[in-house]
Amino acid sequence: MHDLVIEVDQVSKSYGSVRVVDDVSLSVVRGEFIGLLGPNGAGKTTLIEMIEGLREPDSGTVTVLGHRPHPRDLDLLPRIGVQTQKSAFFERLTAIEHLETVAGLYGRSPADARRSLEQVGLADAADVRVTKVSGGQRQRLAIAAALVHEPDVIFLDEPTGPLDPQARRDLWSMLRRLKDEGRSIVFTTHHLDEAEALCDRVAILHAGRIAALDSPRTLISGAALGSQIRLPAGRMTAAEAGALDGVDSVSDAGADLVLHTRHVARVLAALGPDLDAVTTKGATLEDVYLELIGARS
Ligand SMILES: Nc1ncnc2c1ncn2[C@@H]1O[C@H](COP(=O)(O)OP(=O)(O)OP(=O)(O)O)[C@@H](O)[C@H]1O
Repeated sequence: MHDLVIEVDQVSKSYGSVRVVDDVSLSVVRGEFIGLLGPNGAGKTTLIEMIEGLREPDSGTVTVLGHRPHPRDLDLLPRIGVQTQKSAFFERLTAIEHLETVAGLYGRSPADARRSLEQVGLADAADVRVTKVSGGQRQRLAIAAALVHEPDVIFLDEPTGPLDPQARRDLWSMLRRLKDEGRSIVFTTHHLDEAEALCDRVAILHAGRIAALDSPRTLISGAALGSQIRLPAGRMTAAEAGALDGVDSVSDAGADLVLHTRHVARVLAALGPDLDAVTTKGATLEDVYLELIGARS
């Protein structure tokens, strides 16, 4: 029996006459990592903020760890960690003092503050004033503040937006460790590679509704988008490539010809033994996303 941690049941929210979250239902079990994806304005932040208890749904119910998150539930707060897109800081403090203050609010010790600072790779910036840290460090500090009290459920709204590639990968490793500890994570992202690498399931939102909800692998295989085989443009003409066994279509990518196919092995066999500089690429979550959102726009 799975441990249900979050249950969103037929939740809707409008701003004025515009319904930005429209009849969304979603559940999250213990230890699950869920990604909320969707174009700008799809309703991801509004949805995650309703689950966090920062906004009240117009209709429908949200339950987190058996509690209603809105209005504020003091028993629930120590069990959830929240990083919002615009985080608040104690501006006059250093990074470690900021975290020690947040830790204190949760009845936690300075050792917890130090642990979460190290967890996000910010130990070197411990004594830097919050106003002086870089954009990426500020983001990591916001994430550290969400983790300082070791919450069971972690909400992160575009956590990797301002991070450089190495910091992004470091955060991925940290999030995987948190998941391995049995914590549940709900996050929003525009990085489809990140959602594919991290998430057990993703919800793709479009105009406030869930357009797809499943594991990245299931979404990719279900979409049957096929694969791409690239070969140097001088190797053959587009017409010749299009006539190969198994090729569905051909596109010109400048230095390469791109062969689209659902039968990679057949096309490779038809290309013969010389596969120098030939590369293949299966469909990704980004391909599924673009297909889905493109079809609905
Ligand atoms: N407080 C508010 N008052 C009025 N409209 C709002 C408010 N907050 C958000 N909106 C609007 O609601 C819609 C959904 O916004 P939301 O921030 O939830 O989307 P999102 O998917 O998180 O977008 P993004 O990827 O750009 O962060 C947008 O059209 C936005 O302009």
